[in-house]
Amino acid sequence: MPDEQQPPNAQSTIAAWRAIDAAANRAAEGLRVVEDFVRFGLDDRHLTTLVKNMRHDLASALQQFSSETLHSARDTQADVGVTLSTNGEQSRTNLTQIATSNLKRAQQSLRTLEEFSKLVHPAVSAYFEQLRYRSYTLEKGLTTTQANSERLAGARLYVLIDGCQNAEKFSQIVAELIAGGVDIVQLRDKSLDDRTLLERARQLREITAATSTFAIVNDRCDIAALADADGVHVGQEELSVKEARAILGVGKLIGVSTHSIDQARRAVLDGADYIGVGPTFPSQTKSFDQFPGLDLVRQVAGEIRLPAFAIGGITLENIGQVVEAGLSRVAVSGAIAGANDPREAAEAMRQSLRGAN
Ligand SMILES: Cc1ncc(COP(=O)(O)OP(=O)(O)O)c(N)n1
Ligand SMILES: Cc1ncsc1CCOP(=O)(O)O
Ligand SMILES: [Mg+2]
Repeated sequence: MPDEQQPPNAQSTIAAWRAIDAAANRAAEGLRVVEDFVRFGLDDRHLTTLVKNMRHDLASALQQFSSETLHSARDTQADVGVTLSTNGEQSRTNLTQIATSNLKRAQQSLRTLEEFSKLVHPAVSAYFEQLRYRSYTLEKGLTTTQANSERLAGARLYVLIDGCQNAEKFSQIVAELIAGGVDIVQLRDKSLDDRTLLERARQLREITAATSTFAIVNDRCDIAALADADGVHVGQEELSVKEARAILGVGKLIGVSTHSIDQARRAVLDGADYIGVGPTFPSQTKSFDQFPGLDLVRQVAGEIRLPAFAIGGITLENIGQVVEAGLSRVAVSGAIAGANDPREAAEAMRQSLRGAN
């Protein structure tokens, strides 16, 4: 009979149960630390719910094992690993490091659970594998939320402009927006030919390069890449985050439009760097049949910490309602780009976002 068909001997079985017992504790502990990070560190209700559900599902899978068997196999005093620790385990310099190292610890433990349970309780192994994959998705949402909360911490006012009548006028408005305190400028022009669009994108890149204002291209990853823009903004029917990332590479910003809380949650787990949330109010720039409105702004503000920009018909008159609904970031076109004095309009809007959380 080949080796793999022989049942494990008693010694192997005890070793497997000991490994499972230790990994079960490590996985649960690791997930608890991650949950406390997303809850108290990020204050993110969506990610907190995901980790809590994972902990719950882990506990259910572990219930398939008899606790009597686990405890009888346990022999902490004789465990040669108890007193071994690396320098890395002892040093933690920030909250993110605590979260990521504990998530890794949970993932490794899930792998141990998956492998060793194949020996003593094969039916349950696949649950651990599923949990491990869920943890990878969670890791993506957690790390992009944390990184972009920092990277876009100061980004409040986002303005969408078209390519203007000519290059000179375009340069002029970009310069005025920067002077007015605009944090992100998006080139959104659906009618320019590709060569002119690329020219404008390059202009935007050049003018913003020495400033803290980000340059984003709407829809077109190819143009964004060629112009070396800071990123691209994609809608629900356009390239996915994964596809946009494949073109632009890591480090570039990928924004996603969201029109429901489910789309917003999905965008977080897909690894979007920020989301657009709307349409909030009727817009002169684009027409819509449906308005998730301030209800969606409230929902997103209540559970998501990835930078979120309310968009659609936002003006100096109604921006206070957006802030009151919980978002302190807005994306605006008409009320600023169409104003007689875009710089002044931007300054006024920037001012009304200043005190907001
Ligand atoms: C910041 C921001 N949010 C939302 C949108 C809208 O994108 P999309 O839904 O793809 O629609 P178009 O802009 O392509 O017409 C955006 N552009 N920017
Ligand atoms: C592109 C887009 N997507 C949702 S609203 C909108 C237009 C935003 O422009 P405005 O601020 O003029 O309503
Ligand atoms: Mg689009």
